[in-house]
Amino acid sequence: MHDGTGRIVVQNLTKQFGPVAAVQNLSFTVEPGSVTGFLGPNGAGKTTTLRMLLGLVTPTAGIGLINGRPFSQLGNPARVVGAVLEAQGFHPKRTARNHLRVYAAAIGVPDSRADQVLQLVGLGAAGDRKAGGFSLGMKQRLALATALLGDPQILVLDEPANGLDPEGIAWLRTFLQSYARSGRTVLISSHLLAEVEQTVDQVVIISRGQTMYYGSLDQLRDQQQARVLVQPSDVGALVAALREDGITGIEQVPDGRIAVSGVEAKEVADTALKAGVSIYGLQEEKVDLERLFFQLTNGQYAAPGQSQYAAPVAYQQPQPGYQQFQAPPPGYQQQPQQYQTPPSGYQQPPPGYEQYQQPPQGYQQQPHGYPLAPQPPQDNPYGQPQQDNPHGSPQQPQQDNPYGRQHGQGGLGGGA
Ligand SMILES: Nc1ncnc2c1ncn2[C@@H]1O[C@H](COP(=O)(O)OP(=O)(O)OP(=O)(O)O)[C@@H](O)[C@H]1O
Repeated sequence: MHDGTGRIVVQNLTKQFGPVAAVQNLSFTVEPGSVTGFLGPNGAGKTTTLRMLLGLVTPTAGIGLINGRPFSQLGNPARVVGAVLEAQGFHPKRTARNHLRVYAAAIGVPDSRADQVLQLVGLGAAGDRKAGGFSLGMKQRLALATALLGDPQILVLDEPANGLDPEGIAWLRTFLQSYARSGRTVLISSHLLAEVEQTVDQVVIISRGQTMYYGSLDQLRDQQQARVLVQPSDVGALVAALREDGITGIEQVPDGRIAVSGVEAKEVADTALKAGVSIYGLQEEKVDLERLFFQLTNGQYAAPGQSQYAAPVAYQQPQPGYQQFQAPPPGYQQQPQQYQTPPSGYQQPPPGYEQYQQPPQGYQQQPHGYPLAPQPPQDNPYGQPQQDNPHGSPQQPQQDNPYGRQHGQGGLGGGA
C-alpha cells in the first residue's frame, strides 16, 4: 500500500525520445495542502513529465512517486489520484451523466456520484446533453468531473484553464484552492504564468526539460532586485554622481531613461540633487513576474541568431468578395445558459459515500492496477492507447479494458 501522505515526488526524471531530450533530470516535490503550478513554454516537457508520473510513459531514468509509490503500485489509484491530461475522448453520443456513470462503475463508486460531480463543476444543467456537443470549456469541466469521481486525494491537471472563459478560470481558481485547503494535493500545468499566478502556492518552472526555478512566487519576486527608473536632465552627470556614491547597478533602458538597481528612489533623488541634476521622472519598478518567467525560459527555441520556426507571416486582408458577418436568420435563438453556478469550494461527498462499493460482477484487478470494467456500449469510438505517446492516445480501450488508461482520458479518476 501507499503511505497516504498525498505527496508527489519527482526524482531525477529523464525522458529521451530518440534524439529529443524531452525531460532532463527533473526533481521536485509537491506537498499536500498546496496548489503547485508546473510551468514552462510549449514543448518544455510538462506533459511528458505528468505522463511519466501517471505511468503512461516509461522514464529513461529517474522515478515519479505518489504517496511514496510509483503510480502502477497504488492499490486503488482512482481514490488516490484524479488526473486530466486532455479534455478529449468523450463518447460524442453519450450524455455527460452517462459518461460519468460508466467511469463510476469502473472504479466502484455509486451512480449517484455522477450527479454530485456534475454539480461540483457547474454542469448540473447539462447532465442530459451529449458530450459531443460540448464546448471546449464544458469538456474541461466534464474531464474534471471525471477526475473527481473517486474523491481523490491528489489532483493532477494538464492545462486545466485551457478553453475556460474568465468566469470559468475564476471558478477553477476558487475550486482548486479550496480543494488544496482541505489538505489535498493539486498539481496543475500551464504555459502561461499569468493564468495560474493567483491560484498557485508554489511553482516549478521548466525549460527544455530542465528545472529553472522551484519555490514560491514570493521568493522568486524577492530574488529579483527592484529597479528605479529615472529620467534626468543630464544622463552622464547623474551616472557619474551615482557611481561616486558607490551605486553600480546602472543601465540605460531603450526609452532613454536609466534604470538603477538595488537602491530606493529617495537615494537616487538625493544623489541627483547633490549633483545639480534635474529629474523629470522617477519611478520604482515592481518586479514583473511575466518578464521573469520569460527570462527564465527564454531561448528555449532560438539559439542566438537562429530559430527552429519560420518568421511569422503577416496577417493579410481577405480577398475582395470575402463575406461580411451576416446576422443570424430569423428564428435563431440564443442558447439556454450552459452552466449553473457551482458551489464555490470543493465539497466532500455526503456521508455514506466513503463506503467503498464492490465493483460490479466480473470486475477483476489487472496485473498492473487497472480495472476490468464492464463492457462499454458497442458504439464506443475510442481507439487503442499508445505507450509513450504523450500527445496521442485518443482514448482508447484495450480489448479487455474499455476504458483503457483512465487517467489519461478525457479526464479521469486515476486509473482505478
Ligand atoms: N512521443 C514522442 N516522440 C518524440 N518526441 C516527443 C514525444 N512526445 C513528446 N516529444 C517531444 O518532447 C518535448 C516535450 O514535449 P511535451 O509535450 O512534454 O511538452 P509540453 O511542455 O507539455 O508542451 P505543451 O505546452 O506544448 O503541451 C517536445 O520537444 C516534444 O516534441
